[in-house]
Amino acid sequence: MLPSTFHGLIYIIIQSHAARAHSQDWDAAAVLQCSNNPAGPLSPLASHTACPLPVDDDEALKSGVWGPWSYPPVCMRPKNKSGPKLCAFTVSSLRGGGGMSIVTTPRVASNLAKAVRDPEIAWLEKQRGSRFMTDRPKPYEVKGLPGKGLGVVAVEPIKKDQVVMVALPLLLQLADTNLWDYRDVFRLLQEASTQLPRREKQALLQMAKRGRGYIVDDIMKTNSFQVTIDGVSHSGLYPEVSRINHECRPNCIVRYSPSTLVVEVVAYRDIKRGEELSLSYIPLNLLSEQRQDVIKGWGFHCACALCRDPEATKVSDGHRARIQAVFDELDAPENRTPGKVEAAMAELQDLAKKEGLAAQIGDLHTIFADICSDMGDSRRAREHAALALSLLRHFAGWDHDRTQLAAGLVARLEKEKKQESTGLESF
Ligand SMILES: C[S@@+](CC[C@H](N)C(=O)[O-])C[C@H]1O[C@@H](n2cnc3c(N)ncnc32)[C@H](O)[C@@H]1O
Repeated sequence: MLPSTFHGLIYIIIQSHAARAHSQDWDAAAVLQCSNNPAGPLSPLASHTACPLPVDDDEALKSGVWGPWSYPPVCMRPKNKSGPKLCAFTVSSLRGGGGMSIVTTPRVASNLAKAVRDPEIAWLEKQRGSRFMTDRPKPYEVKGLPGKGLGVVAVEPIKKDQVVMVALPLLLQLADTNLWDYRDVFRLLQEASTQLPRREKQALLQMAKRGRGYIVDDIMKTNSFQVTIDGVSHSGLYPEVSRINHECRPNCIVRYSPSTLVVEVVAYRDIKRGEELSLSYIPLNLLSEQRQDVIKGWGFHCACALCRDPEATKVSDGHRARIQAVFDELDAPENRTPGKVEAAMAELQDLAKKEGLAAQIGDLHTIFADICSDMGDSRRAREHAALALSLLRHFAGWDHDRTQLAAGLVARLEKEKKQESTGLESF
């Protein structure tokens, strides 16, 4: 989840009078290869992964083409007039479901076009071996909880690794909007919410807020979490996911698929009927003081089970500080020996287990694959990389950026192995 910086400014809503038009088709228009939608085994043709050229407000008026978006984009120039425009794009129905808006640059929007329109995510499901959507009734209910507003509670026992929720975004916003005047950003957020269908607009306005500043900005800062689109950081509002309250030791984690925008909430351990579902809004491995600092930015004081227990917090901080110390020790060249590196990995795995950081062990293996590769231990590097890939596919998501990084590492190490054996043969 994104740490928030609250502007404390009240924005007077200005309804823009952007021309409304019917959704346009971009098949006939010029296209480029989508950077975030590589061809999968079931859609191997380049034409299946083509995206429209980036379109801003002027371009849309000139060409009359702005598909797959339902309306021509509404755009604002950056403060110093150089650099890309920031625009509000809306689809009235995202892959046959509800509407979605995004405030981003025309380039990111064009790379999102395939994900917005493509009703066929079967290739990704085939690759990872499981469906996104399930027909099961929801194993939870959203209800009021003392001191927390609404929350999500299990209505039946939930098994570890069970997919609890599958969600699409309602509103996305480029995370770093410093290039643009904040009033223009608010205008675009307003446009993005106004253009949503009535039901989605109502759902948006019903989200939790802190009651300060411009309402849609407040809603985004209270409820959105960080996702990447085309490798660029965005805040994503997924209404039902955002009803889940924070715990520093959560019982659920979020899995994200950048090529489909699908978010899955997955049980991190067995959950009993009647238990509240929880997510960590912040990285799992922070120390208590760091956690309180980041959570403060969210506008509340964390009083979760871990933070309410000073003894448990002290033990936990000790483990987490030791994790940092092990990494610091690994920086020293004299500690880069196979024995010391493997001992460090074993200690980190033990600490991670004690601290409930299983979701981050994949990243540990990515780091250790790099370390072993640097040390020339290619066999151990390949083993760590393969473990990283399989853990990240499960915990981060099949096509998540962190998983892609591990997949790139596996491919590079395999290539090096082939080159080594070819070299040996020719020798
Ligand atoms: C993303 S929303 C979670 C859902 C929210 N409770 C609702 O009613 O929609 C985040 C807000 O929920 C509340 N919240 C979440 N976790 C909390 C916690 N551990 N302790 C107290 N309040 C919490 C805070 O008000 C926070 O700003």
